[in-house]
Amino acid sequence: MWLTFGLSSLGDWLGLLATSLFAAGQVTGSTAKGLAFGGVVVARLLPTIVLGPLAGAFVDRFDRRLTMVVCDLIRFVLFASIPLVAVVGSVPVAVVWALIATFAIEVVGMFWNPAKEASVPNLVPREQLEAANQLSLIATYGVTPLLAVAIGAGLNRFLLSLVQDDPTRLAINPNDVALYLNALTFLVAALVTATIKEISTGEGRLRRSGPAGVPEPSLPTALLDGWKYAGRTPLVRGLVLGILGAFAAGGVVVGVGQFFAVGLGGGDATFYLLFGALFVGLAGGMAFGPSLVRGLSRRRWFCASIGLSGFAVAVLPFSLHLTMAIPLTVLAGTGAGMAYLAGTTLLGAEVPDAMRGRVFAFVQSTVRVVLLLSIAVSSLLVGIGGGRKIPLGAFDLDLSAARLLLLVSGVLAIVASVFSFRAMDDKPGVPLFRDLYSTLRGHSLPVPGDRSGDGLFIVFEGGEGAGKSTQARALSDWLTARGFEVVATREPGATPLGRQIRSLILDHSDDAPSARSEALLYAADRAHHVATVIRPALERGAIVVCDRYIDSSLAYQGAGRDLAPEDIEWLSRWATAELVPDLVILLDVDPSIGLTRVGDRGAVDRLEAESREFHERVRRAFLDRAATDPRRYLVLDAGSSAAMLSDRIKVRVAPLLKVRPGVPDPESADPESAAPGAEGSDVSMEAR
Ligand SMILES: Nc1ncnc2c1ncn2[C@@H]1O[C@H](COP(=O)(O)OP(=O)(O)OP(=O)(O)O)[C@@H](O)[C@H]1O
Ligand SMILES: Cc1cn([C@H]2C[C@H](O)[C@@H](COP(=O)(O)O)O2)c(=O)[nH]c1=O
Repeated sequence: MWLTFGLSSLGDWLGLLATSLFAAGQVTGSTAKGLAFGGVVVARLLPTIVLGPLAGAFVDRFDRRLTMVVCDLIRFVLFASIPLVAVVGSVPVAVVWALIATFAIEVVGMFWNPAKEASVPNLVPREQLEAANQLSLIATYGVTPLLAVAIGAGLNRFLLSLVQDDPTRLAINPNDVALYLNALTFLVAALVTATIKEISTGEGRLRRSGPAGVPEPSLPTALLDGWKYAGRTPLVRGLVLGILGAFAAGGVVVGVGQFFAVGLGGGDATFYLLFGALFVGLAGGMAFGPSLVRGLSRRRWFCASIGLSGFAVAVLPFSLHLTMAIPLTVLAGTGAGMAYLAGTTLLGAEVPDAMRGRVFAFVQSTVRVVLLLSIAVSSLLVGIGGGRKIPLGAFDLDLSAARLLLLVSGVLAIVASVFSFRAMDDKPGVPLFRDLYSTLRGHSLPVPGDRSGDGLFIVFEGGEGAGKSTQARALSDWLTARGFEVVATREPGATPLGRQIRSLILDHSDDAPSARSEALLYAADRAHHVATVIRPALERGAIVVCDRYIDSSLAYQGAGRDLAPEDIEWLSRWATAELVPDLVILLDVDPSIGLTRVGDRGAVDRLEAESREFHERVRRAFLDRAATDPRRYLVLDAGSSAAMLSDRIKVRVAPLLKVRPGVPDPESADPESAAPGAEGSDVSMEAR
């Protein structure tokens, strides 16, 4: 599948190079060659502006697989027709046809691209979307352009070698061969795409067979809906703004690159070096960015990447020498590559399928327009602006319009990143730079609960029969004995409403809830529990000790039931209005031990009766979750004795307790509670 998409991308790049060279090759004189070459490039960009948005609305309404297959077939015919027309027609006809065909190819690409982008999220599980986008973007912007150049040059060399390097003896022009080869890539892509049935799925197609009597919106209405959606959704607004800012800055770098290279004392070779550095950074950002930032919120990563790119572009004009300009250019490319990957993944994951085609088309077309404009305007301004040199000892500082433009565009990209951040940040209250620093060291900072009052929220988590109730009771008794107000509670079923929900979920019944309704029922119980029991208690300053919370949903519904963990996390965050525990005590137990303990207790409920594999997945998910934030988790081996576990827990909880008037200091009051040698530890795995 990725090979097919890559093949179409290769066709795209090879096609642009081959057609531009073909058009330039048909005429003589540098002005005519330049016009023919430039004409092809303009012909490739023009349809985007006119047709891009319409194509998105089309893609959301029609079968995406069919759209992609038809597009590839049309491109096959068009590319093959370019050299064929040259064989039968005159030179002007061949050039005009090359322009018309190129225009038509771009129009077709306008439909293929959003169809592909909108299909990817339906083809891979959500958690693999980023990796899939990574592969696709590296193929599109890293491998295939280079491959296109290599194939073009290699073909030329190969054909010339057949005629002892005498071009006049060539029976066929190498560019013609490249075009035929290119046409073939589209034919193969069409045939393979036709076999990938999953591309057709998605709400866009399902909607057509949706509720009877609901009329389908017309194309203009669908288009308008797409724009309205982009305008009123903060995430999409932030993404579009950020992407445009980054591309505008990138356009300026390209537009002023040649003048900047001259300012650095170089020439064309310096320009190519800078250009190459930008692409090295781009590919590096896409390839290594995700493993660098790991757990960082993807929204924050996106904004920070644009900020990084803007910063590098803003500092670039202060380069005195190429050795300084190259690393900065790589950095600018790295930021842009990471931003593009994060932006594409966010759009794929968070924009509903029915809207995705339009949103992708909207982003792609505005990006192209902004890129084109920024290249054109900056190269014009830099030509008009000129510059002068200021002697600085060993170096001359070139104070030119090129440097000024770089500075301005870098600053603009930083401003765009700030606006994007404001529009889409999903961790309000958590300082960005601290979060970044913490993430680079291994774990991102948790979102603090919106808490008034100074209570303490402690949660026990773990598999069946791990001993959560036993330990929660022991801790509550210990705290109560020390004069604290303790609210001992549990999920599901701590409230009258919750008890009804608990029986709906856990009782054996012929009408057992489906995975999604089960997740919603747990979330409903939690929302009510937090609103009516936990939050009021915390506001009073009480200590809440809760048997199970959000992590149970992530482990049982996310890993056990195989629902997307991001969905469960979002649902839980929404249900609790972001209330995060101060401490999570995870009692880790082998499911066979826990389930035996539970079985000894009597009849098992619906979830306890799930398979051994289910409970193994649950256990792993709990441990994975704890590993992301070791400071907030205490992981204990629940195979140890209850008394030993209890001691460990007291040692961990004691430093969190606030000394109140009339309440004995918990750290000094109960010497028998503290296990020797374990005080104050931030340990992530104890009692093993
Ligand atoms: N550390 C321990 N070692 C051995 N048995 C234990 C230990 N802790 C608890 N038990 C026993 O295991 C059984 C289950 O304990 P408990 O109800 O506390 O577990 P739980 O994790 O709350 O179970 P559930 O998943 O059903 O909520 C009880 O019979 C309890 O006495
Ligand atoms: C909160 C929560 C719980 N579960 C599961 C886990 C257990 O099998 C039961 C609760 O039983 P317990 O004896 O009270 O521990 O429900 C879940 O699947 N998802 C959740 O969010």
